[in-house]
Amino acid sequence: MALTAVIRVPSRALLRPWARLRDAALGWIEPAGGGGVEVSAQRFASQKVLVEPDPAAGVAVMKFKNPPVNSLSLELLTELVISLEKLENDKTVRGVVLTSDCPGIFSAGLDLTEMCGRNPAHYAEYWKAVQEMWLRLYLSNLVLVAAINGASPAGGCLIALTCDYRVMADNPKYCIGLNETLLGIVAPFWFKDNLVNTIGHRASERALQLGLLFPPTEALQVGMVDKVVPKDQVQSTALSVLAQWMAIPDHARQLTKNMMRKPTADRLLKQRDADIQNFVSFISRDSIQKSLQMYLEKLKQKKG
Ligand SMILES: CCCCC/C=C/CCC/C=C/CC(=O)SCCNC(=O)CCNC(=O)[C@H](O)C(C)(C)COP(=O)(O)OP(=O)(O)OC[C@H]1O[C@@H](n2cnc3c(N)ncnc32)[C@H](O)[C@@H]1OP(=O)(O)O
Repeated sequence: MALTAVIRVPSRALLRPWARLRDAALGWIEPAGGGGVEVSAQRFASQKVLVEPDPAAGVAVMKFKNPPVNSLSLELLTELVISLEKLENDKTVRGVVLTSDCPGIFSAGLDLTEMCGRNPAHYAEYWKAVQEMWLRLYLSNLVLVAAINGASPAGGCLIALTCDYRVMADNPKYCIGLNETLLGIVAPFWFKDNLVNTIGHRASERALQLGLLFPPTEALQVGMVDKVVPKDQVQSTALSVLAQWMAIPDHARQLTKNMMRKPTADRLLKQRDADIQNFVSFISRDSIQKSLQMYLEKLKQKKG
């Protein structure tokens, strides 16, 4: 990956403690005596989220890299939020393409191993990170375009739904949807709200109850994605769409986006703690743990 942009990062001594943790997560190193440090964009490439900035175009490509299936582990979620925050603060970037570095998979959704056989404190921490990811993406001031270059179930679909536009590869093996009911779990209300805002109430009701996973042409028909193109054109198409959206003055577009999305985000913001408590008590139930274990087993057996 050839990256040349230079990013100015303030001295760690001036940053709050969480920022030091962030630096460590992103692998930024400050030289001894440091009074601020220039890091190349290559350093910006953290382990699970790769960011390729193109300052001349005012865009960046963010690639999820958590093989084999880009499951949304706590680590990936943390890196995603940090990387997004950094891009939001970078005046040279106005739009981002979200895509995957794992062949054939956009994201397998929430990491089932984070929701199985752990303790309530872990479930609470994990759910807070999932909420944070959604809120940051959904309310982002940047233009976000999803380049869906593989399967995108559940949480993977949610990430795509937070974007302003979705381009999907035309491979019929790639499916997208909120399939939670197939796992014996329930899509949280804010997943549902995001879907309803995208495809409407009736289509959402059907898709959510049946846990439908749509192949690309059906996803296009129902409005879950906006464009279907051959796989090798997904990223270039997403970049072209980004350029079209970026032709609109930022302030007007951002205020409009906020006007459309804030009420939905506010529903979660008003009850974040209660939502975490709901999740923890739901996911801790024996019956739910059994369903998830069985689902994981089925995934593993599929291979053998
Ligand atoms: C009433 C009030 C309710 C309140 C709130 C309650 C809420 C609960 C809601 C929680 C919301 C959850 C949303 C989610 O995102 S749940 C996750 C759903 N994801 C899926 O169903 C996808 C499962 N995976 C697949 O279908 C396939 O893996 C695939 C993505 C299509 C890729 O297929 P393939 O390439 O054939 O790869 P494998 O299937 O062989 O998988 C390789 C490897 O990865 C493991 N794995 C797959 N998915 C996950 C995952 N999501 N998390 C963790 N691990 C995963 C799989 O087990 C294999 O592992 P091994 O190599 O060890 O066998």
